[in-house]
Amino acid sequence: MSIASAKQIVAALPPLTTVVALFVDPEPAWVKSVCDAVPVSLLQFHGSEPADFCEAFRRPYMKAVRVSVSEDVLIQAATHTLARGLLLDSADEQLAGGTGKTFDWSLVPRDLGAPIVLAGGLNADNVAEAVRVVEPAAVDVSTGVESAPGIKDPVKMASFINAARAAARGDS
Ligand SMILES: O=C(O)c1ccccc1N[C@@H]1O[C@H](COP(=O)(O)O)[C@@H](O)[C@H]1O
Repeated sequence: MSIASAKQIVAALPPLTTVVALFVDPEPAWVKSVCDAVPVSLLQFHGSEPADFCEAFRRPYMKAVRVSVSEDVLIQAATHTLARGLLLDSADEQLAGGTGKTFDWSLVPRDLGAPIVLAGGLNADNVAEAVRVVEPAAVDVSTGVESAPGIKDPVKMASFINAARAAARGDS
């Protein structure tokens, strides 16, 4: 996405919306250009960025972890101590994210000490179970609320949010 497109999208958002800028192993200059031009609330690093890289921009950030084994999560939690949260996503050999695939939620360690954002293949049909099993601080979704690749569907988004909120409230 270009900076111009990002600015356009952000300008149309309602007040108090958290603006997340997602990067996968970016050049530092690109992150700086985005942060200088767009009112970003939170950086999401979705590649193999080490902690010192993530911290260099002096912005709140989340570190994504592609989970294959529990140790993946423990290592990233131990190294990215200043992250506002760990975003747990599915591992994939081809894609950095946006895979539409779930991972084995039993691999998520308990009492991690950092807020967990659960991602990976969530949709309106499975998010309630995901919330019950993992008890994350938040959930994230991309392909599960799309009508076609890259096209978000407002009806699917509303269903997803309703299902996630109901589960968080403990509604059966
Ligand atoms: O959505 C993308 O295209 C994307 C590309 C590269 C890295 C991450 C990406 N999205 C993030 O991936 C996870 C899970 O997505 P999905 O629900 O399984 O499609 C989520 O955190 C997105 O923010």
